[in-house]
Amino acid sequence: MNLVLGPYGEGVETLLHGEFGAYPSKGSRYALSLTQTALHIQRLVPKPETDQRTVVPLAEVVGCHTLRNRASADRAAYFSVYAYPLKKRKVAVGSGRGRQRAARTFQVDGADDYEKNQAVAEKWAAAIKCLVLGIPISSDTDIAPSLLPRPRRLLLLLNPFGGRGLALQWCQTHVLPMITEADISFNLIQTERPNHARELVKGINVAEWDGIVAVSGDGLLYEVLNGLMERPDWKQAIKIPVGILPSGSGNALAGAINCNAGLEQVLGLELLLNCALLLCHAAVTPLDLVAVTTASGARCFSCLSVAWGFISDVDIESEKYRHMGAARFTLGTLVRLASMHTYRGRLSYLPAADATAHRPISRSITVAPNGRLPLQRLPLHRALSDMGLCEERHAFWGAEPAPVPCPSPGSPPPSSASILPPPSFSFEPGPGELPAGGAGEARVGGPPDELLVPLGQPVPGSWVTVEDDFVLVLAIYQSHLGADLFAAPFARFDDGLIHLCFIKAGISRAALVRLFLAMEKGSHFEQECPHLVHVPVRAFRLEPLTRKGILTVDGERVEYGPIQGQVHRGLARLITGVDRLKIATG
Ligand SMILES: Nc1ncnc2c1ncn2[C@@H]1O[C@H](COP(=O)(O)OP(=O)(O)OP(=O)(O)O)[C@@H](O)[C@H]1O
Repeated sequence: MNLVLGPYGEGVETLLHGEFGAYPSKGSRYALSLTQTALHIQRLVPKPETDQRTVVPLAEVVGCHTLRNRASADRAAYFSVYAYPLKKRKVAVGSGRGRQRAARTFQVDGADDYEKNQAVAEKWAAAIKCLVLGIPISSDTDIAPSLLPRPRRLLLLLNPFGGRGLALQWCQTHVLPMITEADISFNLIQTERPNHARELVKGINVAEWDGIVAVSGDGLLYEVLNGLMERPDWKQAIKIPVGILPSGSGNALAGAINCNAGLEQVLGLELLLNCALLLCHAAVTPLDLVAVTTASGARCFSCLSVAWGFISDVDIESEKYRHMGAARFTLGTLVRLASMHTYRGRLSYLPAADATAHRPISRSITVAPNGRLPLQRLPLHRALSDMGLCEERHAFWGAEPAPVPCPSPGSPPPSSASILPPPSFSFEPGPGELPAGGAGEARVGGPPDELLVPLGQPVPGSWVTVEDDFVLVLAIYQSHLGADLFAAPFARFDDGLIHLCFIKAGISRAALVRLFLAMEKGSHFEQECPHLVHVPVRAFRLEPLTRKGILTVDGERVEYGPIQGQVHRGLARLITGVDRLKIATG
């Protein structure tokens, strides 16, 4: 058994070991060892003065392609490993971290003929891809490309107006090249109007796709989930893995996915790159959905939260600061604090008997500014799996003029990638409430809510009812309320719980500010604030007794009035990218 030194000096079993040249070569040679979690690269020639070893964690790798030099005299085969490590922190303030592409190309030249070298390159590429995708292999496995599933096909739905309107630009420059290196085929469709995503997913053949990914804020994913639940075949349809590539202003679910992977809390492009990396790793986790019913009887499925009071007020009122991105919530919070309201209401809930009680406690809609796209459409109507190879061509051309690699026979087939044309669209946000059900519509199917009785009837006797004046009520089921609002640190994707949090009237402005500041780190419960209450529940009902107010479901405004919900454990499936691989936090 071959061993390499692990992070603590311990021996770690190697799955593959080999000595290869590099491209561009410059006469260098390397010893490569592949373990379950990392690629260890040791330079052999020229011999370094000190032991020079590079460890590439597989958690940062998205894919590996084999290449062939067109020059017939070259009997070597090549494989390229594509990684996205975190950049080192720069000294300059605000310089950011983020991930940076780092591709290494190795030259397999141990045999006299190309076929033998190519077989070795294929074996390495297959092993690396298996590990990235979580396909179990060991040193006893006969590693071959046949172990790999066919390339994934993802439907990417992009809201060009989400957040600061950068989704398309970021997707073209960062996401598409990365997922192409991960052998993902995709169709990218830009949404043209609210509810477009919902209509699209109602009409697709789910068997043709391995996942639906919203390149947007949380609002578009909400539409995807509800569109799936509105299908007659919702039971099968809702099992299609869904994912998010955050380009909105709240990005709560992306914040939760990032946190679940053990990554540092980040915003903007850094969060997008983390989520794109996790998407390439494919692992899927069950996701709880909460069936929410409003006064008119409309029913929808929510994956984030129901909010009333301070949080929904800030969310909806800060729409006018949308151009600021995530900072809109900070400004909205300050404005709301200046005129803090309390709301009288009756809150009833079914406590989750078996859930560990936690200490007491406590997202958005897209506006197209003028209907114009921030970007012109780029010429991307081609097979995008060419992209990685083009970059390699650069590497070859740039350094040495002669060889031009082309995909070797075992490289993935070209992606059936396309981008549908951007719409010409103008959207004027209406100030009023959404129609009955707002974020949801009565057509939605799904499992029965066996814990709920109709809104017109009293709640069952086993429920607890609190009537009080509230600053806010928040029924949250994910850890994050926004990418940097770690509101419910104890929440898990599939814990089967609604974390009911509320803040009662009487809290001072200063205490409320302290709570929100602490929420960035998720330490607000540690403040032991007596006005803050948290109860894990299976179902809840909120009956506002104050005549006017704002209610949101997953950050989208719904009709104001009595509202109730119950959790359906693990009903959907979320691409979280974390299975057995642990993402390095750098
Ligand atoms: N082309 C479009 N023009 C206008 N609105 C759209 C378009 N496509 C989708 N929408 C609507 O915009 C809403 C919000 O979009 P999204 O969630 O992507 O962005 P966001 O609100 O900035 O982000 P977050 O929800 O994370 O705060 C969606 O619910 C959808 O109904």
